Amino acid sequence: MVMDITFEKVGYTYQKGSPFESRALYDIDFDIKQGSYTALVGHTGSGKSTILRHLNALNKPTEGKVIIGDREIISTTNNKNLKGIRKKVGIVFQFPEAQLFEETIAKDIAFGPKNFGATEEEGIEIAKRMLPLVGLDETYMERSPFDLSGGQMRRVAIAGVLAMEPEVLVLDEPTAGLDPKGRTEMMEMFYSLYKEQGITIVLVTHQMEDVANYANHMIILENGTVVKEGAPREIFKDEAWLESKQLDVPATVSFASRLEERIGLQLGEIPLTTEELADKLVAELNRKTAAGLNPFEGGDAK
Ligand SMILES: Nc1ncnc2c1ncn2[C@@H]1O[C@H](COP(=O)(O)OP(=O)(O)OP(=O)(O)O)[C@@H](O)[C@H]1O
Repeated sequence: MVMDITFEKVGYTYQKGSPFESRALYDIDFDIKQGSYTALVGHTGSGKSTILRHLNALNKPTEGKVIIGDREIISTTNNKNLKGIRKKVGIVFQFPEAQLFEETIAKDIAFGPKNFGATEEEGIEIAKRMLPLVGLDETYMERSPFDLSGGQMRRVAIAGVLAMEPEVLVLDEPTAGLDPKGRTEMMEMFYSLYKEQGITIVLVTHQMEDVANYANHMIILENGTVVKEGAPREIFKDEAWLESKQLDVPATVSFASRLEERIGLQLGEIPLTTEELADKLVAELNRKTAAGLNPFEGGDAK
């Protein structure tokens, strides 16, 4: 079964029907394809967390429908029988390390599978398999999660979500509060889960650099609506639009366009990563030099 997630005209109102009702989502349409790496971006209050809770039916749309694999969720869908969805779509909420509670790391990781009927031995096997996926080894099994650094605790919590063997992994600002090295390591870890395990990733983030480096699909929200959806390379082309929405432009993109502006370098498709930028820059400088042109002068001047 294909595990795409589709939103069709989804609206959501908190505390609907009460005097405190507040509308969070309007008419949302989008598609998250199996095997994609989607970034969900928008300013605070734009509706990212509300959408995220629809991705595994923790919230049901008050209007429209959410299709998760072969299941359709509408406002009246019964809460029973949603367990299968929760298993297939794993959500790592913000600061997931706060949810650790068992006395050993192995027990914490095996908690979910045991709830779903795994035996003690199966739980141990699962924990052993999950640790390397999050960059830890077997020596952690019997240790207390509370003796670890914040970043390591977060890895254990993520291993607990992975232990359910989700097909889709939803990450709500997973690098918040980590130092720069920890952030990069964690982002690389998710990227290898996507590349090597084939897990679909949905990343909620404020970091455009992470979108440029890792995502291949992007959804931008504003005041509860989708204002743009598509490939990051296409969306980042329009710097003026991003600036008008007070969204950051990734450093590689703005550096490439400054080079084009100042010395007329033609870098073609916008570069998303520093490697891509370096490759394009070297190729263009070589081209101009080989043609006997001054690489530091505008256009194709000699
Ligand atoms: N439990 C709630 N009850 C009522 N309104 C809520 C509730 N949770 C969120 N909202 C409202 O819904 C809208 C969307 O909030 P949401 O948390 O989805 O935004 P967000 O993009 O995730 O923001 P952030 O980046 O700050 O996490 C906001 O106007 C918010 O005030």
